[in-house]
Amino acid sequence: KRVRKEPRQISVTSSGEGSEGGSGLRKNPQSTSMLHVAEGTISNTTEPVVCQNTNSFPKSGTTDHPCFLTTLMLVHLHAYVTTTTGGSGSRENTQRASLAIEEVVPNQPQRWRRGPNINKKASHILENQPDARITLTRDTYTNKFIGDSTISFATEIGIVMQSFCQIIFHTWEKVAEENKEEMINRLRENILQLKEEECAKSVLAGTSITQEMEYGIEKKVIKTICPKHKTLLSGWEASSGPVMRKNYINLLPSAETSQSASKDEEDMKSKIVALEEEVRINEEKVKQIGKPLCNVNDLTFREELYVVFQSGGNKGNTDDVSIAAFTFVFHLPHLTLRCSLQKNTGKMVANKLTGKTDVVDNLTEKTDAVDTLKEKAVAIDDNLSVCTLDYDRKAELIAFDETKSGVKGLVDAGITEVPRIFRLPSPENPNSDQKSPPEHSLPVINLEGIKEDQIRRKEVVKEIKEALGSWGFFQMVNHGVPISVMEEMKKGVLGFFEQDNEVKKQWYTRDSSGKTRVVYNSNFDLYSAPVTNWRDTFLCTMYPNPPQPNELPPQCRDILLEYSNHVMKLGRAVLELMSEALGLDSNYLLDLGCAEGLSIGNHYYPPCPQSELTIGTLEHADAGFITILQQDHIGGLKVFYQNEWTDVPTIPGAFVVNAGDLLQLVTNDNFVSSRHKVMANKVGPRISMASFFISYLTDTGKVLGPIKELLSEDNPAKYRETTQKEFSSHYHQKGLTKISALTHFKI
Ligand SMILES: O=C(O)CCC(=O)C(=O)O
Ligand SMILES: [Fe+2]
Repeated sequence: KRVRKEPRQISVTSSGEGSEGGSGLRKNPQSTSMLHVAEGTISNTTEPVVCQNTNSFPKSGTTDHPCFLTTLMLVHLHAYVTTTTGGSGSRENTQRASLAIEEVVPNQPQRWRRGPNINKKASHILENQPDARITLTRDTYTNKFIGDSTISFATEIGIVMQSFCQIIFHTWEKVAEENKEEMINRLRENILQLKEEECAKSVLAGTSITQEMEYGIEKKVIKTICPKHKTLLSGWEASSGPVMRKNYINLLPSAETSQSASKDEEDMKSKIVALEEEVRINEEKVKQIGKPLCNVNDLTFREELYVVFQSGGNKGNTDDVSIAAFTFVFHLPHLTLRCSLQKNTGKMVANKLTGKTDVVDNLTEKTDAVDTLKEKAVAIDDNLSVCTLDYDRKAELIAFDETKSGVKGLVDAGITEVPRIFRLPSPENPNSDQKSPPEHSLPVINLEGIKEDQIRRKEVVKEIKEALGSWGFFQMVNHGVPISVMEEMKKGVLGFFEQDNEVKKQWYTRDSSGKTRVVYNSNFDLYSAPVTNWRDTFLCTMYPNPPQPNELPPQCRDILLEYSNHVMKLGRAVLELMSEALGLDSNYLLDLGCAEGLSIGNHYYPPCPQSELTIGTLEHADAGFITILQQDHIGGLKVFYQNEWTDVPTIPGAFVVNAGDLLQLVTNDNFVSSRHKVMANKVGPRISMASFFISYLTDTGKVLGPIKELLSEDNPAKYRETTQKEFSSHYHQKGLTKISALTHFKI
């Protein structure tokens, strides 16, 4: 079972030939490439992971060489995010990411991976194949090493690394002195080693080496690292940008001092001065932009939004001096999603500086795209949680289904442990999100007097408008349905579930095509859901074609018919109030067909011996127009509001009302269908009756789309047209997940 592990603390240990202790670095005996400087064994004592940088490192390259720094970072298990000036930024470079993963499969050609799956793939490979290597390589298309910037390169690596170890992001200034020194020494040693090897070759070839030749070789070696530069110092400049440049005092200038001062060097020095000035100016600009660009030290890597900013970029192109990028990183239980929004912001930054455009706003406008991607990723992730299990989930689901006795059957049989099909994937246990009591409480609306008293009616309409526009939920009291009817209904539902199991089994079915009026089973989405809910349900379709009494279970036959009449009446009244809340004719939503269909889902949540391990109902939004829910006194229903799970308190005699996806669609988001879930509970059973206003079997023949009267030029339609039937079949196929069925209909 591949469940995301908590980041491991990894220590770097020295190993292998040539190891000199302490450094954790190992020289590759087969190759003389300096790049093996970064090779090291990373282990947490039990699960060794080899990170090896092979000679696919640049032999020639561009001036962008954060790879050196990054390589060393890997060794030290730090990723450095820096704000840089200069360096990459050219258009071609921004096209491709530069990180690839080499998958080493014995007796097979090497396979290379790049692209969005990289993080998932990386963690998978690293977790499952101790010999796997992460290889940093040039992109074959652009032949460039760098993706879009030094920052994203470092971030990219950081993210991959983060899948299996803890990463500390900080800036060069905060690197421990001893590490700095080691990194610098290591670079120098490697350059010198390569130089010696080159010299040795010449000697072997019978050439005697003059000092001048030696300098030449040294320069050449450095050039293999940084083709445009000739000294160790300039090598560092090229490889690590101004952050290193600022620290050049730390560099031991052995290569440099071994050269005679040349014009080149003078030029270089003046360039450095000019660049430093540029850095200073850019830093000023960054300050002026005013937004905290992000404090890298505060990043925690869980659902973290990075705002990185690269000033500088294409030198000589004054319009194109900056790149702003938002990188969203979402760590889901099985995969990591990274979405970047990037922009060449040369002009925008300039405008921002003169107060005309807000770079940040400009980019955040696009975050919808990220939301959509995230939803997709969550869906994939949910599936992964099923397909990466180490047990035969399908077989266990079938076995459970074949008992036809539901969750109640398990509890009746005396189980003391929750079977694994019901277990939530760790660590995302929704039961563990017990927070401090939320400051919000769900509105309770009193419907008394709304027919007679117009002032009261207006007040109620306003309350409904507010509640559905924000919570998507409210409770209502004095709604006119007699308490006795509600109590009878509860008894009838309990009567159904608690009847003789052999008789009840006869109602058990997975055929929801309308063949039977009552669909009783456990988890309508049993075979597609990532986690089985701790509940059983029987769903009765009451409208548009009311059932014959003999189609209904005897325990609740009469009361179901009576109850559904009351609920239909109440639903119609509520839909009238909602129409008014939208500024429309009272009949508007009724005319649209919102009350044509009604199905009642009667749920039974048995007491659960390990309630913290499972869930009563996974988070979801309802499909229909509205849901009118009656719950008993046990509680456990929660609604997601303002980023918090808030309890829906039990109020005797009250109904909970919530907007479903179809209402959100026709109101073009004026009313929202909020996600909700039900916790499993040690006590119980809990009974609830959810009356869904939707016609999911019979097509009403009405095309539904955002209501024209609610649209304007500034507020265009957000959803495409559909029908109740199309929508519900999409919903049904998707099953209960946190992904909204609405995504599919978004324009
Ligand atoms: O049982 C509950 O309280 C809620 C059930 C629910 O959300 C549903 O059936 O859609
Ligand atoms: Fe629901």
